[in-house]
Amino acid sequence: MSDTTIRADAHLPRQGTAAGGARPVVEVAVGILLQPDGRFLLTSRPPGKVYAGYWEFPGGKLEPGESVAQALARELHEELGLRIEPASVSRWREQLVDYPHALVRLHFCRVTAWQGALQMREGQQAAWERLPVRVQPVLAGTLPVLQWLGEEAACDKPPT
Ligand SMILES: Nc1nc2c([nH]c(=O)n2[C@@H]2O[C@H](COP(=O)(O)OP(=O)(O)OP(=O)(O)O)[C@@H](O)[C@H]2O)c(=O)[nH]1
Repeated sequence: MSDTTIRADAHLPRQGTAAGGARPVVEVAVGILLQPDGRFLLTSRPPGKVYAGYWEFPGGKLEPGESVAQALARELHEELGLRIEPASVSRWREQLVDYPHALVRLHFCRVTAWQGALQMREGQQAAWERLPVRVQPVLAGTLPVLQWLGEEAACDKPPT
């Protein structure tokens, strides 16, 4: 777990903070679908959703009783028509993000195998990207992943 909470759009008021109560944390499963050549899948947030048009890794909120892997498998199927096996999912990192609309804990998972052809079932767009990404704007809670992937790629390079 990263020990820093990202505060997105810090100038905007926070929803759900009335009466001084603790803000509930929304658990979110996020998939980093990696091709053998290093490309990864980004999708745009569908019209009508908060931060519509921003690019993110595919995924969504956990439903009651679901594990991260189960939620990810359900979301990838619902949103993109892809099937993944639990064995091809590995939990990677977590990040807490304080958005005006919600406080979310992102559970990032690496996914190396899937079945099916991409279907844009929610009117979103998809792009197989490598660093630096061409698509813009990228969601605040997605940016750290790009940094982590960049750090990994730098570590994998042989010394010059
Ligand atoms: N899937 C995904 N969500 C992310 C990423 N980064 C990030 O901050 N999030 C946040 O995690 C939450 C994902 O929830 P979601 O997409 O299922 O739900 P939503 O808020 O759009 O609402 P809804 O599905 O209830 O209509 C959103 O608040 C979104 O801003 C990311 O890379 N992928």
